[in-house]
Amino acid sequence: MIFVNDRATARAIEADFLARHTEAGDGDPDWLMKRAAHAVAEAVTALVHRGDTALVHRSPAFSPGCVESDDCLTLPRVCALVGGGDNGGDALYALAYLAEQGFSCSALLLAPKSHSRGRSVALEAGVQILDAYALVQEKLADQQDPAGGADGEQARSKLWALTDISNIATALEAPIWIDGILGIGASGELREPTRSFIEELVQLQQARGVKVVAVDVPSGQFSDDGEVTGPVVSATTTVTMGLLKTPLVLPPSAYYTGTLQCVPLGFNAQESDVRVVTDQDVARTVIRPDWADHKYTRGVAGLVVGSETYPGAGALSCLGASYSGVGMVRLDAPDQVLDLVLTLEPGIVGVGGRIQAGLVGPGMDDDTRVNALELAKFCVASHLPLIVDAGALSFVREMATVGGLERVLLTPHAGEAEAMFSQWGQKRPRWWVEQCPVEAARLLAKLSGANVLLKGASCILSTPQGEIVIVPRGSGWAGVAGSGDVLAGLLAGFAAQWGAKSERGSSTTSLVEALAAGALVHARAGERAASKVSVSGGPVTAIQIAKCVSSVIGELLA
Ligand SMILES: NC(=O)C1=CN([C@@H]2O[C@H](COP(=O)(O)OP(=O)(O)OC[C@H]3O[C@@H](n4cnc5c(N)ncnc54)[C@H](O)[C@@H]3O)[C@@H](O)[C@H]2O)[C@@H](O)CC1
Repeated sequence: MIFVNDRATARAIEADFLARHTEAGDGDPDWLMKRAAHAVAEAVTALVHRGDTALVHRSPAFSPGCVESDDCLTLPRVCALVGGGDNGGDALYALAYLAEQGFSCSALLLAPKSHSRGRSVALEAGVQILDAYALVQEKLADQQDPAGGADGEQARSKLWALTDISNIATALEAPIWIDGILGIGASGELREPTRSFIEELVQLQQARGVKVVAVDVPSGQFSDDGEVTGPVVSATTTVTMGLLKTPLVLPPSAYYTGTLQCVPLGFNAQESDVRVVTDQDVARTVIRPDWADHKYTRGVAGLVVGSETYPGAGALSCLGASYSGVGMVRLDAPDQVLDLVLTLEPGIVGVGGRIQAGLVGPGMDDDTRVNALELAKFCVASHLPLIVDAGALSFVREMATVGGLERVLLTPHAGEAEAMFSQWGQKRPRWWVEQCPVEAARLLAKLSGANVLLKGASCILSTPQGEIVIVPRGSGWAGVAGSGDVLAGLLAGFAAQWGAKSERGSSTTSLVEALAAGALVHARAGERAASKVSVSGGPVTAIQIAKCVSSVIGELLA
């Protein structure tokens, strides 16, 4: 697990680190900034090397011995958007490095002041510096003064248009931008003219498909809880400094991050209640069988899934559980479901017996509800881990009558979360859950007393105490019918392995960490299934995702 800090904490950690390492830069106050800037410049060159559209220019810098010819074009132009803080300083130094490599670079200064040493170094390296803020102010002064008051303010914001000024418009034609407008020093609502600048730049970027390397965090208006409340620049790559910040990993602001790279700068995040699950957590959870292991020591998952109405959901959950690494999957389901399951995976057992974790909900109908509730109550009363999905989310309060739900995981998507809130008399519409998923997951976990995995592009796991684990986003192609059934089965498999390890005292993870690891495997399996279709991904079905689970786990254990 990796700890993640809010922006103010991250800023304090950086400042403290710098204060304690004053000698490190041999008197250069910008030594750390220069390291950060190097990483940003490398991210830009990586975009070029990747051969992204419109960037496939070659130059002597990349083809040693190559001379100027028709085959050997110039490197793409890079434009940095430079704010008034150190984030803008990073961008200016990064441009200087790129200019030294042969890139033609422009810096648009978007605030009344900018990092003076970074600016001088960039200028010396041949970067074109455009004081966009001053140019826009000059343009404004030339215009007739608009009326005062709120209307006047609105009229002024239109006049702040950057692209009205021809040399700024030309600089913005660059196919790659570096976003250094705002870093972790930004707070509160965006002030003008920064807000207008960002709004215009976002529109331009989307219309032209500009690739953006964001410095530390994409610029815009979002909260530390991931809520997006204003315009935000959408990065292709975000190069973050030293440690992960919450808006980079918490959805929906995390969706503006693009590929996230964290540059080690010598300091780490401090312990916090937000963490990100990693590949190592998968390796710590899955039982790697040795000579003494057999099917019972590797965990047994008990499933009440599928019905005559929904046989497929049951089958997909069984496959998810079977491929998770457990020793055995027991299934209680109508004959029609059992027959289907056995044709897909004959190893599944249709007889009851000892289990280490349970799953109820996928494919449940009115006829299977009684058995599902019985298994759920058995798990709760016996303190066994239990996954509660789909239809079974409706009887959470009933389950709670037999015991505490601290070993229960509820797995709603936003629509199911809305329905669940009403069980506690709370009106929380789906749009709110989607807009504030972290708050929604925390609240639902607190109300229910169970752990909650709120499903979305990135899944958010909250404990009743409000601790959050983020499961990084997988492939969008994995959002298909049945994918959630596979996930539920996989989670039951991971819970059973955690249960088996705990019984023999060898578990090194908490149940929550084990469950988050299961969700990570599902995200990875979705990516793998999509990448088998084509290198850039393609349509997949739930069974294809399930079939990738084994190989994903195998590789993470290697
Ligand atoms: N402190 C350090 O040692 C290091 C800092 N680094 C960089 O420095 C950044 C932090 O620098 P700063 O603390 O200068 O902060 P920022 O660069 O994030 O921004 C501060 C600027 O934004 C403006 N601003 C703040 N809130 C605003 C709002 N709501 N609307 C409009 N403008 C607003 C301020 O007036 C100020 O000009 C990091 O994100 C990172 O990029 C890196 O160079 C690594 C080393």
